[in-house]
Amino acid sequence: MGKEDDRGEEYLFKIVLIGDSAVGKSNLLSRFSRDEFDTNSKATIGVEFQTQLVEIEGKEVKAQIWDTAGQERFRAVTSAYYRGAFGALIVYDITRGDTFESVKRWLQELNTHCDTAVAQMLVGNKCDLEDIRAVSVEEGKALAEEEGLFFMETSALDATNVDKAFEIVIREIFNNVSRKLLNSDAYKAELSVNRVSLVNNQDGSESSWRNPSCCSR
Ligand SMILES: Nc1nc2c(ncn2[C@@H]2O[C@H](COP(=O)(O)OP(=O)(O)OP(=O)(O)O)[C@@H](O)[C@H]2O)c(=O)[nH]1
Repeated sequence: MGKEDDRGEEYLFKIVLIGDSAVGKSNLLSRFSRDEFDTNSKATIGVEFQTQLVEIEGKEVKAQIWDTAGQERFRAVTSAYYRGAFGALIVYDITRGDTFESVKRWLQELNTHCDTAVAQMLVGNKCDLEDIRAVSVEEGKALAEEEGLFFMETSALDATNVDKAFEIVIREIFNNVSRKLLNSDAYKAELSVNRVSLVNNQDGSESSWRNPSCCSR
């Protein structure tokens, strides 16, 4: 296989972070992409994304992780946020039961805009705050089981399970793509087109990346 063909097998996966305001979405992303945590982080306004390189089975995978505001009034156009997503982390705060109760609503929104094949993980964040825990590990696990999601408790503050959570989702996407689409010439063509789109679009504005299998609405 020539060099050009090898380039055609790079991967770009869009992953979205969703969940109520202040559950820690932005800090999970900054912990994963820059190994940083901000105790005074402000509510996200609009949409941001970061790209992180991960190697899976000797292949370079670019995870483009999108973060938006949990607060309705700061959110950008919903369908554009979900468009082209291969994976999602649905985040709640283990110290706030209301954020756990919102998970079903977030899943409904996700499933309205995305194909069910999107790799999904339920994330109970702030597990460093054991003393003021309001949602048990068992409750988190039970909901994940009921909804068919991966599950993990994380702490963006002390970095517990943060890399692991993202890596499980990225690996699951990789497996989905390998199983369903890797041998499709159309998919490879799509990937090479979108690699160009991304290069032309480094200002954080909406990428024209599209996943042919899902989220095309
Ligand atoms: N103790 C603890 N605090 C955290 C953790 N993750 C985030 N925080 C704090 O929780 C607050 C909200 O974090 P953000 O990352 O801004 O939350 P967000 O979900 O992005 O919020 P929106 O942008 O409003 O949707 C900040 O004060 C963070 O410092 C964590 O794992 N442990």
